[in-house]
Amino acid sequence: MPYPGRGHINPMINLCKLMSFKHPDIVVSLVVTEEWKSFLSSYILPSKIHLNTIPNVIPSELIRAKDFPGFLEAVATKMEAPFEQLLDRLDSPVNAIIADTYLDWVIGVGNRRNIPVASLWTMSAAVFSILHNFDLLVGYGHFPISLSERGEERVDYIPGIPPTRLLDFPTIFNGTGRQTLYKALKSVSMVSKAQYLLFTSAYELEPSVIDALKLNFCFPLYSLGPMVPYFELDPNSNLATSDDQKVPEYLQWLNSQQKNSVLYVSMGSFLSVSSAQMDEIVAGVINSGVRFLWVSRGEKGLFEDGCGDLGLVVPWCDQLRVLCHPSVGGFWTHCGWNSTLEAAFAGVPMLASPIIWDQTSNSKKIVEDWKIGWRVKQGVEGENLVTREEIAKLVQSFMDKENSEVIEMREKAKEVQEACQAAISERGSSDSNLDFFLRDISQGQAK
Ligand SMILES: O=c1ccn([C@@H]2O[C@H](COP(=O)(O)OP(=O)(O)O[C@H]3O[C@H](CO)[C@@H](O)[C@H](O)[C@H]3O)[C@@H](O)[C@H]2O)c(=O)[nH]1
Repeated sequence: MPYPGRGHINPMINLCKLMSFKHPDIVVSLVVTEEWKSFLSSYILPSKIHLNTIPNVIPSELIRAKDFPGFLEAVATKMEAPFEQLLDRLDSPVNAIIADTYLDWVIGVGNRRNIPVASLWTMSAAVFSILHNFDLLVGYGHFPISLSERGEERVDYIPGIPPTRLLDFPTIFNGTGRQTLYKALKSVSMVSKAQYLLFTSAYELEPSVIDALKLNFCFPLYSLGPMVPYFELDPNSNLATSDDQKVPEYLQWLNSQQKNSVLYVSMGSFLSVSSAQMDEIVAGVINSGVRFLWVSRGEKGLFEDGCGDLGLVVPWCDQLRVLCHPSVGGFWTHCGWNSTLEAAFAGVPMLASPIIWDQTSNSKKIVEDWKIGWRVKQGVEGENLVTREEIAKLVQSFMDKENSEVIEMREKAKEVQEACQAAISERGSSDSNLDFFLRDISQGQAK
């Protein structure tokens, strides 16, 4: 049962597919709303993954951004009854439920029915830990605070997390973000009543925070990532599930570009930056003279003057395939956790331009901890616009293959890529954790 949002459904589908590939006998029922079923119509799922639906009891995905608190309220209160009715209708008994951590009511359903629940956290383990240790922030006087006065102060007492500026904490700790904070804290605190905690991260990417968290729970924590669709990259692999033989135009375009020369730009699937800032970004990237592939969801008027001869603008692309293409040398990203994992897997350095929520913390991890990216903006989000001139200069240096800082960053990105490969390789940490998890749930082992 994924949370109804692209950044949550994608990793849940990847997990379902991996489970199915590992154990073809396991039947997986993936539960989405009718509306999400229609969005997923082009996905090809292995035959043992059944797409089950509940009615559209929540506001449409197409308008949810207009009233986000209302959307969250509906997700918290309207989905449980139809989910239970669906459980009653399923043909075979359920061994375990895997549910997004934000759908915390599923834990109550599982406990009432004596079905173990695995809570799937689709953000970084660090962000989980920050929420889990919220009381420490309050105790040390770091909540509530004014970011403009104290944003540069570093928090160094959250177990396993390197010293972090308050500016780099998830945005829900401040301003209007606080509307969401208490819901998130409740969901994270409910995890202690589940039977497993699953991460889409990999142990190698966040070892100290995962080790520290393990001491807080009396049940298994399994990191299974990077939970990105790497198993679909090789069209000849028996794990590939796409039957689309046609090479999309953007991949053909990438084929004709030089190695590491293209900047891939994508700002996520949901919330976007202000239109004034977007205008600066577009002009800055075009003026930089660097070749680019840009995913734009038709933001109004953005490319009405065209994008010059250097770039290609598409409404959607197969992101992991793009990031793994040898011509792509950089990724301008909003730092959604899936995009971050995909770039880490592909070994592509990032220009970090976080917008909201966990993206600020992910940006810190990319730039300071992994050292595989640069920040587009240093200060408080929303303060001043980054100008087109600043952006053009930044993009030029970031894509400059001769620049020694860039050379070093590319080497680091390769190391991170190797760590991801190690995690998913046979008997690697994530591969073994998935085996342990499947063994546990097939033996009905709850704790
Ligand atoms: O053209 C595109 C653009 C995006 N994607 C995919 O869409 C997903 C986007 O996920 P993510 O990068 O995590 O961004 P959001 O959709 O914005 O993710 C939401 O969910 C994430 C996981 O909880 C959070 O980290 C983010 O802050 C939150 O905005 C990724 O798998 C991308 O590969 C494509 O396949 N093609």
